[in-house]
Amino acid sequence: MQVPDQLVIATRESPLALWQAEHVRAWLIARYPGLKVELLGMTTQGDRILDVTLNKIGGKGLFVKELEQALADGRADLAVHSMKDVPMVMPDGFALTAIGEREDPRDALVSNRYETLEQLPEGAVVGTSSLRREAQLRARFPHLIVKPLRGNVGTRLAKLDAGEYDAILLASAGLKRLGLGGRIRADLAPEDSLPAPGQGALGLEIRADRADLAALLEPFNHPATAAAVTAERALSRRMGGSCQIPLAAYAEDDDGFLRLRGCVGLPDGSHIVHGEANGTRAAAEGLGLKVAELLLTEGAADILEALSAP
Ligand SMILES: NCc1[nH]cc(CCC(=O)O)c1CC(=O)O
Repeated sequence: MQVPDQLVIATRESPLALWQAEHVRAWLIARYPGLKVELLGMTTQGDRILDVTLNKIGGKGLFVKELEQALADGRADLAVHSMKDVPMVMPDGFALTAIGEREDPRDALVSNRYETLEQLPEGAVVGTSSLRREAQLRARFPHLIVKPLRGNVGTRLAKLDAGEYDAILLASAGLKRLGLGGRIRADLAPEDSLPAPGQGALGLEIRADRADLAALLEPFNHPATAAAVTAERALSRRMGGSCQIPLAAYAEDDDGFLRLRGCVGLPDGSHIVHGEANGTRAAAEGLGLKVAELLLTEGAADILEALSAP
């Protein structure tokens, strides 16, 4: 294998994105001594537009398009993404070449007053702009009030600390990577808040014609995580795969065997459908489609129709 002298990683400039890019840089340097790795920081449309909830402005693609442009131009060799933010269908000419070992996939409760979801009293204000978190929270705890919350992790914590919310929901992985794990009051069980497809996993994207890089990055791939994320993303893709749908998908790998759980709901929590199935790692894609079909026949089709009505 031909190891180049230098690689450039395209990354967003939020503290979490920079941590993730640095993490991959450190991995590359340890794996290929002598290799130089530079970061190319970029501001994406998703970072610029902060006053509207994501699902209203076009969703996940907003965070990756500029990075893909840098790959297309040859300004960068690879992009590092939170798999949660990567669209379910990759644009032509690009490939997800490796998916790294998953950090904690759960959602977390962060609060300065309450230790658990159960402790939150009637009328307590919970911050999240994720339709997935909102639907599940309102289905389980209809007495709580959900208020939108956007911005990077630090901004969200600052809004909590300013007293705008009684509690907020965030991904554990992001908090832990930033050294903010101490802010977590409770890790939410999958039964309370099933995670998003790909949550907690990092993906490396390259141009599809860079076979040289694919070989170099292959050892970053973590087969158990890659299979789980493949199943989760197949489920999501079958459902139309955008963050305008309150959808969760979470696969656990037990020694090569996957258990995939999924759910789809209405944002107000009035209707929510759960489904699950097991399968082998090798059949991860089919497992995702199978659970999607289960959900659709159990009521998700009606939910999708209600969501797409004008
Ligand atoms: N939507 C933003 C985003 N994308 C990935 C993470 C967390 C890290 C991860 O899931 O890998 C977060 C923050 C959050 O949801 O709290």
